[in-house]
Amino acid sequence: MVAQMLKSKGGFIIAMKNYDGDVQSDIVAQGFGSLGLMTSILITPDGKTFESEAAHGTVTRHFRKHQRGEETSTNSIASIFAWTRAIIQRGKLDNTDDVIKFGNLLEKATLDTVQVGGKMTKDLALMLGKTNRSSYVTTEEFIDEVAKRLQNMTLSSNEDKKGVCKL
Ligand SMILES: NC(=O)C1=CN([C@@H]2O[C@H](COP(=O)(O)OP(=O)(O)OC[C@H]3O[C@@H](n4cnc5c(N)ncnc54)[C@H](OP(=O)(O)O)[C@@H]3O)[C@@H](O)[C@H]2O)C=CC1
Ligand SMILES: O=C(O)CCC(=O)C(=O)O
Repeated sequence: MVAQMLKSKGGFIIAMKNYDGDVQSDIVAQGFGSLGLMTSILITPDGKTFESEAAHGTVTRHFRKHQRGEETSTNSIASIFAWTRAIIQRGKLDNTDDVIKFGNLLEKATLDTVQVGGKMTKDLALMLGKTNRSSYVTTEEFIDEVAKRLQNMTLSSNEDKKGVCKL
């Protein structure tokens, strides 16, 4: 079943028991690039109770490197999306459009950092066959790049709003 999931382009849902879902989703995430790309969401049928988290663990091996003062390659995309999905859900529950827009903007800033800016952590660079040190950024550098992009997007969206007000 995992092999089929890895070969396919998705578009289906599989119900699994806890252990199977845990192990198989990790394999699929790694098969598509990195555990650092997978966010997990739990939602009750009434949509009111919601939990989102990065599906990977505490990445202890990287934390030990950080403690030794070495640079780390932890990809924060899954954690960022855990936050954005929670922020967007909060916005939906409260009917606060600006909160939803902020969540969407941060997701776009994160994806654009990789897809447009070509900035990525080592896990993704290796997947592209790039091994040179210059082809990837550290955990902190990646977050800085996302923050910069988000700030630029927020500024230009505020400019747009000003334009609308002037009209
Ligand atoms: N959802 C949960 O609550 C989970 C909790 N855990 C807990 O986390 C702790 C550590 O577990 P462990 O087995 O090391 O599993 P982890 O998922 O924390 O890490 C396993 C390996 O996967 C790669 N990896 C995971 N996340 C990322 C990321 N964001 N960016 C880049 N690479 C990543 C790293 O590989 P490499 O070292 O090759 O770079 C890492 O060493 C344990 O206490 C475990 O019980 C584990 C899994 C899920
Ligand atoms: O502790 C583990 O190894 C797995 C835990 C896990 O994946 C989870 O809590 O979702």
